[in-house]
Amino acid sequence: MSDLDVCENKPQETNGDSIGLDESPAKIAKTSPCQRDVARTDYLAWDEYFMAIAFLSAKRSKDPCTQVGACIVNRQNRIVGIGYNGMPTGCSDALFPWGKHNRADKMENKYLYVCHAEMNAILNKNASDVRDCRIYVALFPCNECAKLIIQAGISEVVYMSDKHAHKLSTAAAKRMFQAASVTFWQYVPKNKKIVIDFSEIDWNTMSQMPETPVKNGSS
Ligand SMILES: O=c1ccn([C@H]2C[C@H](O)[C@@H](COP(=O)(O)O)O2)c(=O)[nH]1
Ligand SMILES: [Zn+2]
Repeated sequence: MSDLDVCENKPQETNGDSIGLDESPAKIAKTSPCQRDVARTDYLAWDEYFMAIAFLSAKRSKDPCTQVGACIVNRQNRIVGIGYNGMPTGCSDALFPWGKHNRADKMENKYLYVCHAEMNAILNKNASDVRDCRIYVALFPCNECAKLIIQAGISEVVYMSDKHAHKLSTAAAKRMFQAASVTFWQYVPKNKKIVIDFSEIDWNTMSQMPETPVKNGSS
């Protein structure tokens, strides 16, 4: 790790001196981030941020095999919808099947019931429409989701996994996207890891913030 990589939000040990203008970059990098007056450079890029949000929402999925998340973003980089694959409202995750190989009872297969992440993200939209938006998805959309994406007016698909590329449903989706001029491209992550480690957060400092909300508290 180089000196300039020391950019964690955890304050580093300092001797209490303020940073002088003539300090070396290496010395500045070793001081607490809160003592610096230059903007961070290791913040998340937009694509990284929205794809990470798609993956975070996928963590809500109960599907034991494939967890898919989707995040719809408008031209102003505002999120207008988020979703993940899950059973329809009222269809209990505990009662409906999550398996996919039940040949004895074909009614007991998840494919008959699961709402896809893209569908949920479109239906969960918090804007009047999703025209000209981009959708970030963990998995390349199936043909049914492709139809929804096209009909909703989404113009760009950013995906990460193409693990179903061999399937007819993926080929059909790509064919429809091309015909409907919906662009699609595979996101290759810049950072291999994006970690949120709650144990690293300095709660003491946070609780000293004036407007910290207190759940069920009076202040
Ligand atoms: O466009 C898509 C395609 C699939 N999904 C969901 C539906 C299922 O819950 C899984 C796929 O399960 P496999 O076991 O990998 O066949 O992914 C989706 O949300 N969007
Ligand atoms: Zn789908």
